[in-house]
Amino acid sequence: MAETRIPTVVVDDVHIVYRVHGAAKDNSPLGALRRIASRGPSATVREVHAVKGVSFVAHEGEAVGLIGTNGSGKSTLLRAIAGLLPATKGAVYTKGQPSLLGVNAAMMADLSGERNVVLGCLAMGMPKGEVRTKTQEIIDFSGINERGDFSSLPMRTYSSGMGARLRFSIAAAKKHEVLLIDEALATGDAKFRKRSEDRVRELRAGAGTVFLVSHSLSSVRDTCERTIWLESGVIRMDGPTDEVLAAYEEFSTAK
Ligand SMILES: Nc1ncnc2c1ncn2[C@@H]1O[C@H](COP(=O)(O)OP(=O)(O)OP(=O)(O)O)[C@@H](O)[C@H]1O
Repeated sequence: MAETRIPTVVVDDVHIVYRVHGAAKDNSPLGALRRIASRGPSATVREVHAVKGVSFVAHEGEAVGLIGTNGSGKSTLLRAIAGLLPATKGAVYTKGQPSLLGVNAAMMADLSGERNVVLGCLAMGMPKGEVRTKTQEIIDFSGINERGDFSSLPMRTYSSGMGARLRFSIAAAKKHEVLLIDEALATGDAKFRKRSEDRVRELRAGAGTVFLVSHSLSSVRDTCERTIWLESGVIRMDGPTDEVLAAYEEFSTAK
C-alpha cells in the first residue's frame, strides 16, 4: 500500500514583487520636472520581481534545502512561507504557524543571553513553567558558556556565531510543525553544526518540516534529503539533494 504523506506547506504559483520607493532612474531636477509635467504614475517607485511563479509541496518529516546564487529569492520565499510577506500573486498554505529563524531574529542586545532565552521562549508561546525548566537546557545546548559565564552578559558582547547559536537553540527548544532556518547555522563552528544538525533530525522525526536556506552545501547535504534550487526567482531544479547539488556545483563552476 502506498504510504500517505501529509502535506505541511503548499506553495501555489507564488509571485513576490517588492515595490521600492524613491528609486527614480533619473534623479536630476529636469527628471523631476518631467515627472510632474507628465502627471504619470510616480517614476520613483520601482518594482523588483523577486519570486516568479514558484510551486511545490512539502510534507511531514521532510527537510528541504533551498539553494541558489545571491539574490535568487531564497530569503524572500522563506519570508513568504512564514507569512511575513504577502504573495503578489498565488498563495501559500501551511499547517500551523511556521517559525522563521533568521540571522536577524529579534534579540535584545542590552539584555543578557539568559533573559533573551526567557523572552524568546515566551514569545514562542511556551508556558512559564516550561520556560523555567528549559532555560538552562537551552543555554547548555548553545554552548555559549563553554568559555566562561557568557549567559549573564549582554548579548551585544557576543560574537555573531555566539548570537546565532543562541537563536538556534531557543527556536529548536520547541516542537515546530514548520521550521524555517535562514543561514542561522552558518556561523556556528563544526561542533555546534553537528549538534544543530542532530536537532533538525529530531524535529523531523517528530513529524516537523524543516526548510534550510544555506550557502553551505555540506550543511544542506548533511541535513536535507530534498533540495530546491532557485535561480532569478524561478525553480531551476527540485529533487533529491545529491542530484540537485551536483547540478548546482556544475553550474557554479561553469560560471
Ligand atoms: N526589501 C527589499 N526591497 C526590495 N528588493 C528586495 C528586498 N529584499 C530583497 N530584494 C530583492 O529581491 C531579490 C531576491 O532577494 P533575496 O534576499 O530573497 O535573495 P537570496 O537568494 O536570499 O540572496 P542571498 O543568497 O544573497 O541571501 C534580490 O534582487 C533583492 O535585491
